[in-house]
Amino acid sequence: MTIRLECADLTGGRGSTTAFRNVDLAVEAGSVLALLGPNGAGKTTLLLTLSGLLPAQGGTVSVDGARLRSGRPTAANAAGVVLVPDNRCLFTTLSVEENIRVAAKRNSPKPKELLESFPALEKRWTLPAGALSGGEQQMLVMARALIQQPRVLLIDELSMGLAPLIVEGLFATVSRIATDHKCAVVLVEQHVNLALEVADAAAVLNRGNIVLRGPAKELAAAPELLENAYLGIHDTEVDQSSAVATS
Ligand SMILES: Nc1ncnc2c1ncn2[C@@H]1O[C@H](COP(=O)(O)OP(=O)(O)OP(=O)(O)O)[C@@H](O)[C@H]1O
Repeated sequence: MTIRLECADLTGGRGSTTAFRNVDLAVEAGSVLALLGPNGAGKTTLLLTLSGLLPAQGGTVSVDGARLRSGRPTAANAAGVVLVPDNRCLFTTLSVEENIRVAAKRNSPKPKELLESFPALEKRWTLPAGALSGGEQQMLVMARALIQQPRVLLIDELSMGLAPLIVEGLFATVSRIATDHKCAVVLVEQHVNLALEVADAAAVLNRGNIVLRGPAKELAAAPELLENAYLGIHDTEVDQSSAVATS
């Protein structure tokens, strides 16, 4: 399996403020890395930096071995990096189809083809996005990402404000997308247990530092380690080799 997304010694923040430092991550094609951590840990800032929307303060980001230029979101997107932001950013007065269509690229599939992954959107196809339920809106957000044929999918708190049952369904779709499209997925999530169920590996960010990482199954079986990582009690590495998220 190939390492699809890699960052090395990555440091970033806003302006001269640093939000995360010296982050090394590697995510294989077809695998999901859960990026966990308390509020304000730097998770969103890290995703924005990986997607080029914020310039890095140091270190590198590579997709399939090719280094991305820091702070260039268009170039990152052309290299296959797609960000699913936590605030959905839908055009609420445009229809479901139109919201998907505006994100299409030259070689994208037809919008209707996405119904295979998101069948629940079929009944809503011509409705304005603003009329959808929260869960349906998140499906639409994922469909809009998928039409861009991502190689790297950066997902920020897909579950925000949704019932756990809905989140489970969405995460199952995320897992299928990773496998079927050979995507490297980074999933920022507050629902720790649900995220560990869908992920292959996980890393916990606390105050800008990766304080714990390992295979998702091993972390799910070690709640005390996770708790300590969230509380910032000590730095831990379940398994050094698992800095790589493998499917
Ligand atoms: N627009 C902004 N301008 C300046 N600083 C910001 C901005 N947004 C976030 N920060 C700061 O950057 C740091 C990291 O925040 P970030 O949003 O990346 O954390 P997070 O782990 O995603 O938290 P949450 O789970 O609450 O979204 C925090 O100290 C936060 O206050």
